[in-house]
Amino acid sequence: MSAARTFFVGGNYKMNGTLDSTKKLIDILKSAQLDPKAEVVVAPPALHLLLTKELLSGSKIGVSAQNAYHKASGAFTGEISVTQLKDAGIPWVILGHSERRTLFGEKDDDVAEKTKAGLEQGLSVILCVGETLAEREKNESINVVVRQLDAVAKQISDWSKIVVAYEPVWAIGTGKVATAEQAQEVHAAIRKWANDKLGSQAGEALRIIYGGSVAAKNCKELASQPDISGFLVGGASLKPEFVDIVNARLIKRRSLETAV
Ligand SMILES: O=C[C@H](O)COP(=O)(O)O
Repeated sequence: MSAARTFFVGGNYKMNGTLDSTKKLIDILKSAQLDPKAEVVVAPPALHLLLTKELLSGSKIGVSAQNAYHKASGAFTGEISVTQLKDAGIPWVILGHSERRTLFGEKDDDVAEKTKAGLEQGLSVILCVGETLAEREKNESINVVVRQLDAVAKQISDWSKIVVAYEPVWAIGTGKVATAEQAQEVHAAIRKWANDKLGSQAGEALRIIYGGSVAAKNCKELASQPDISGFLVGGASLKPEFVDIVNARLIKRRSLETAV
């Protein structure tokens, strides 16, 4: 079942890097031997999107924005719109990242509205959900992600261009990765939600990726969980170890191929 879902690894550079350091990162990726079965997308700051797109032309690696506004144009100082992303040939956008939700006050309905607008422009969306530490301690993790997903499901019915990123807020940038069991438990709950809400075909096809302190040393165990179809990587996407994360499933697959 999970074999049908293409393994997806996103690199979220957040507000990091210079034109020069971004170029160096892309050079590393372009010259690396990446798992040919993995889909890789990098999300540089908005200012570096077009450079990144140009540097990656001719490669299979995709480019994503880290956020976008749902209105097409107008007096929204500092924003870029999903329409402008489409116009610039940027095919992906990350929406609902916890840093947008907690630091910039984005609510579930805002994220839903942006997701709807992004899909209407033909963009693919990396939709982030996840609970805070306080919510986990109150045993609310699954309720929180279901609430966040329900808000989007009220506005859209076709989830085929969405990758859901489960990112527990307490694991982001902290070095405190969710155990494979903790992550799988929430991913399985999201899968159940998707099967119930979208039907089993769309539910089983939905890619649910994990984010939160993913590194070369922990990615293989996480990648072997049945409902984890990849990663959204922050800090480690700025380092050469991102290549090892992209290749998390490659070594296992190669050893299985040699065994038969
Ligand atoms: O978008 C990526 C996540 O926020 C994870 O960040 P991190 O890998 O630095 O913990």
